[in-house]
Amino acid sequence: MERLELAQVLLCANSTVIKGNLRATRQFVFNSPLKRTCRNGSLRLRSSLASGKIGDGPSSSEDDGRERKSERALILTKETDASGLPIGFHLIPHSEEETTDREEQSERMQNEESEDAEGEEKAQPRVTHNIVFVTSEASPYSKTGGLGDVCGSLPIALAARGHRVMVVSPRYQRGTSEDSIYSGTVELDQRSKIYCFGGVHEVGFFHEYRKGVDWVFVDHPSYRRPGNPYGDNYGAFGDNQYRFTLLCHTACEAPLVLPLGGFTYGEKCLFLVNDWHASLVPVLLAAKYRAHGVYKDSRCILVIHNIAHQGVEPLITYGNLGLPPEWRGALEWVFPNWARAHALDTGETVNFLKGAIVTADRILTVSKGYSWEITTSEGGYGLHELLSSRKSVLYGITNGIDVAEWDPSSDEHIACHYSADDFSGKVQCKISLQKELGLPVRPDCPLIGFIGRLDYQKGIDQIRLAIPELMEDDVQFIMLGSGNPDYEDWMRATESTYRDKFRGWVGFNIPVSHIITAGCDILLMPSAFEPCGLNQLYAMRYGTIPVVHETGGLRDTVQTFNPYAGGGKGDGTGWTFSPLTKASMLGALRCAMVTYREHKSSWVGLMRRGMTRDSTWDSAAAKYEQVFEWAFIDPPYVS
Ligand SMILES: Nc1ncnc2c1ncn2[C@@H]1O[C@H](COP(=O)(O)OP(=O)(O)O[C@H]2O[C@H](CO)[C@@H](O)[C@H](O)[C@H]2O)[C@@H](O)[C@H]1O
Repeated sequence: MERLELAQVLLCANSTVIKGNLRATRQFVFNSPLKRTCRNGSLRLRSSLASGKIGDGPSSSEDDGRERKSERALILTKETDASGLPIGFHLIPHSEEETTDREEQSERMQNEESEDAEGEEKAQPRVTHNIVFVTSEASPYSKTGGLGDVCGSLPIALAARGHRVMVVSPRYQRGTSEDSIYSGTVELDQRSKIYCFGGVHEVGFFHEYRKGVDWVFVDHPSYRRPGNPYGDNYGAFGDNQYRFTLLCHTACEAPLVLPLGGFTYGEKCLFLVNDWHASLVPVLLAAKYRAHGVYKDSRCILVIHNIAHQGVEPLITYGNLGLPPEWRGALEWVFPNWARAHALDTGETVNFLKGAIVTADRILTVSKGYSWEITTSEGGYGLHELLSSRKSVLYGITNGIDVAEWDPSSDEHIACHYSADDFSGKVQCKISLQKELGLPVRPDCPLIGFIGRLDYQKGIDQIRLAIPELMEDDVQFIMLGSGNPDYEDWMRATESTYRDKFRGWVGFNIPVSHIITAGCDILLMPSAFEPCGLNQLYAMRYGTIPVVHETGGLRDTVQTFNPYAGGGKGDGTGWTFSPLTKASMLGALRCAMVTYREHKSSWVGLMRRGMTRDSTWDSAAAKYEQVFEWAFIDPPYVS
């Protein structure tokens, strides 16, 4: 009863508050028995009331000491009874700060889009959002590759710019000491029931507020098993569709039900969904929530880190996804004849990534080059025509890197610190790496490195082809990677063939990746395709010269050395090669090795330019904000 009265008070104060609550409550009608609806509905109402309003509650509370970021708040403080239940609120007038000068904002962001703006100090945005990242991995909690890096660092950069940012990801429990990475998280007093796969699945939430970001981890038995987020020694997990369907449903609930720091994120939030694992979110927003009046003011941006993985399963699984039957077309995907397994294969599937491409408000990729490549038949992995049809809302923004984690002047993993002003520590790193791996300690011998997933994408086949010829040169080569067992076996065999020149470290080891990045002279990336690539960015920051296949983000970020530019001083940060053949790759490597041996001042110039280029997230984050702005100018793409 008390709660109802409270609702009435808030109704008088601001009608949108209650409207939001009712919407959130009504959402439970979908897919659930009425009894449960009422019970969960009142729970929802309570947590919504705790937040004061759905949609744009204050970014912080006094409870956890966070700074108040906006004057938008309706509630200054909340009163609670002895049990902790909210019984009253002090309201403050609604401020007008949301009315921003869009023209001025847009003009500023347009300017930032210009390449010339790189490196300049960026102003903080005047419009801030409640942003919800949905991702299968986020470093340092979970990482198998670049997705983890981006979702571990971009949220922090956006939070530093004034946004309220939540990251929703599974709470993987492998049963090893690595689980201690979650030791800073606390279990929230909230459980949600998810309706999919023919039943009700209860999920819990863990939370950690770190570096200005609400890290939210979904707890469910299917995330508790040995292996990495997607599979183990026996291959990919067979229930990945189920695990990531759960993630998507839960991520849609999180902004409505979790009173983080005392306040929910609410309905007026911006979802940033990453790759296929999170791709059901925009479909759910359109089909499940908006159809019932919830999330009408939200927007959703799909970020494609790798289009080769799309979340494809047989069409018959559609019925498991917790979506209305009439939305099947959004996910349905029929493979062309040539891609079918056998004569009886009809090629009919559900394709999660396709679902997001046709329902998201905006589509982002991680470099400009890749945003074009995925609209071509060579790079679109079958989705190029769909992506071309949405070209007007498709953008490419080159990833930034975490410059605090990847900093040779303070990196805790490397033998000796150095910087663009004093390179002397780099040779110590090289010597230490050679010693550590039992290679002949030869500071003058060019040392080439490779770090990455052992996957077709990374061009391992080219390295395999080139190694016998390359090993004839005076050179050392170190590879770190894990993945395809064939490639792993090849690395071990190659190490025993070339004991004095080649080392293959099979495994996933983050400290070793730092040590190799610092200790090598050259980093080789012969990727068949590369949406952005982070290792070349890390390499340049460490004065290690990238030699890369001219594709995607590699072409966008590495500029081939030109000794004649700049009045003979030289320009460029590495070497790019094309086409992707053994001959062109060896040609580029030999150019790099000759420059290393015979043109020391050119080499130093290359190192210095790489180390001082701007790879921070700040310039990329400003470009993301431009896209946010555009997404909110238009109505939701599917309403
Ligand atoms: N064995 C190992 N041990 C330790 N660390 C290892 C490792 N193997 C890989 N890593 C690390 O994993 C990350 C790989 O990032 P990349 O961007 O190069 O590739 P990935 O293909 O995973 O990412 C996808 O998403 C990112 C992010 O958008 C895009 O840059 C990229 O092009 C796209 O393919 C780096 O931090 C690297 O150091």
